[in-house]
Amino acid sequence: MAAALQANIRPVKFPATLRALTKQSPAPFRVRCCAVNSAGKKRYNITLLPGDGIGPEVISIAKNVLQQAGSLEGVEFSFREMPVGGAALDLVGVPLPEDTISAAKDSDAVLLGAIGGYKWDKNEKHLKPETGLLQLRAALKVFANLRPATVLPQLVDASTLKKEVAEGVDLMVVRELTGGIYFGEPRGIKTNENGEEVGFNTEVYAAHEIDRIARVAFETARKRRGKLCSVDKANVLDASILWRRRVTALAAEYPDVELSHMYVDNAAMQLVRDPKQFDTIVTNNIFGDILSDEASMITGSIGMLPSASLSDSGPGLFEPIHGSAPDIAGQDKANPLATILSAAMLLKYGLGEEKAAKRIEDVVLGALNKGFRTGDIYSNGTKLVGCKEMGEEVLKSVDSQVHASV
Ligand SMILES: NC(=O)C1=CN([C@@H]2O[C@H](COP(=O)(O)OP(=O)(O)OC[C@H]3O[C@@H](n4cnc5c(N)ncnc54)[C@H](O)[C@@H]3O)[C@@H](O)[C@H]2O)C=CC1
Ligand SMILES: CC(C)CC(=O)C(=O)O
Ligand SMILES: [Mg+2]
Repeated sequence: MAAALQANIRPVKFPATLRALTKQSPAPFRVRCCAVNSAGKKRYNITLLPGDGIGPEVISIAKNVLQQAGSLEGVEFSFREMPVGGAALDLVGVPLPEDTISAAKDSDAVLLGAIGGYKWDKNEKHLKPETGLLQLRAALKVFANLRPATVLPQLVDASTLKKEVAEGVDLMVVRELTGGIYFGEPRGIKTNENGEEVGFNTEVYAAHEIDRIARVAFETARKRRGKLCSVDKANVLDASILWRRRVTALAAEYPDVELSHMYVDNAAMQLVRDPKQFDTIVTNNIFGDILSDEASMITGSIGMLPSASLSDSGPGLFEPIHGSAPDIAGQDKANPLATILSAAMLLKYGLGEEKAAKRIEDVVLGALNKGFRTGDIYSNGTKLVGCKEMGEEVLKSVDSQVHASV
C-alpha cells in the first residue's frame, strides 16, 4: 500500500531544484542550503503561510508532523509564520506583503495552507487573496506544479466512481503554473463603444515556457510508466497550437516516452470514463487547475491531494490543491491529509529528505489503515473523526516511530 503512494510521488531525483531535471544548466543541482547545529543535525528554514479558512487548521497539524518526522532523520526545522491572502489583507492591507515575499525567498521551502474567503470576494482584483497567491508563485518562479492523484486501496470506496474504474488509478498532473491566462496581458474590464462592460483575459505562452514545463513532464513520465498525455485546445486556441507544436518537437529527445495529445474537453470526459489510461498529464495553468480538481474526486476527495511547485532555482512552494473551504472552516471538519502529504513532498522534492518523507507517507497510510476518516472520505464501517483527531492520530504514529527508533 505504501508502494502506491511512494510510486506516485517519486517521479524524479532532484532534491532541491529542477535544474538537473530540465537540463537548463550543466551545473549539478543544489540541495537547499542547510546549517548543521552543534548536535550535528541539519537545520532548514521553512516559511509557513497558513492563509485563510481551513488553511491555519491544516498547517498547524502539518507543521507538527513535519517537525516530528524530520527529527527522526536528524533534521531540524526553524519555522517562520507569515501572513498571506485575506489574513495579510486584514493585517497590512495587501494580499502578499513584501516581508512575506522576502521570508519565502530566504527560506529553504515554503508550506502554504490556502487563501481566500467570502469576506474578500468583492475586493478589487489587486486586493484579492487569490492575487496574492499568484504573485507569490510568480515571485518564487515556481513554474512546475506537480499534482499527483493516486487512488489508495483504503479509499476506493470513497471515490465517486465505480470501484472497477477507480481502483489502481495513479496519475500525475504536471501543470504550468506561472504563465497562461492567469497572468496574461491584456486583461481587465472595460466599457466598449456601446457602453457595455467587457471582461477579458489573455492566454499567452512563449515557446520557452512551454519547453521548460514539457521537459519536466517528459522527465517525470520517464521515471513513471513512460506515458505522457499533453492536454490542450489546439483545435481552437492559438496558444495551444504553439503548445502542441513545441511538445511534439521535444518528443524527439525522449524516444522512450510515449507521447499523445488530447483536447481538454475530451480529457475531462476521459478522466471519469477511464482514468487508468493516464500516467503523466502535462497541461497549461488553467486546464491543470481544473483537471486536477476533477482528478482529486477519483481518489475520494480534494482533501487528499498534495502538490509541489518547483522552480529551476530557489525554494519550492508546497500546498494542498484545495482552497480555503470557507463552508467548513472553523468547524474541525477539514481533511488535513493533503497538507500533511504536501509536507512529505516538501521533504522529498524541496529538501531531498526522502527518508523523512517516507515516514510521513507511511503514517498517513497507517491512519487510513486503522480506519480513521474525516467526513469527506468517510464510508460505512470506518471511524469518523475531525481534523484535529486525524492530525493527532498521524502525529501519534510518528511519535511511535520515534520510540521504536530509540
Ligand atoms: N490554493 C489556494 O489557496 C486556493 C484557494 N481557493 C480559494 O478558496 C476559496 C473557496 O474556493 P472553493 O471553490 O470553494 O474551493 P475549495 O477547494 O476551498 O472547496 C471546494 C469544496 O471542497 C471541500 N474541501 C476543500 N478542501 C477540503 C478539505 N481539506 N477537507 C474536506 N473538504 C474540503 C470544501 O468544503 C468545498 O465544499 C475561494 O476563495 C477560492 O478562491 C481555491 C482553490 C485554491
Ligand atoms: C486560487 C487560485 C489562484 C488557483 C487555484 O485554484 C489553484 O491553484 O488550485
Ligand atoms: Mg484550483
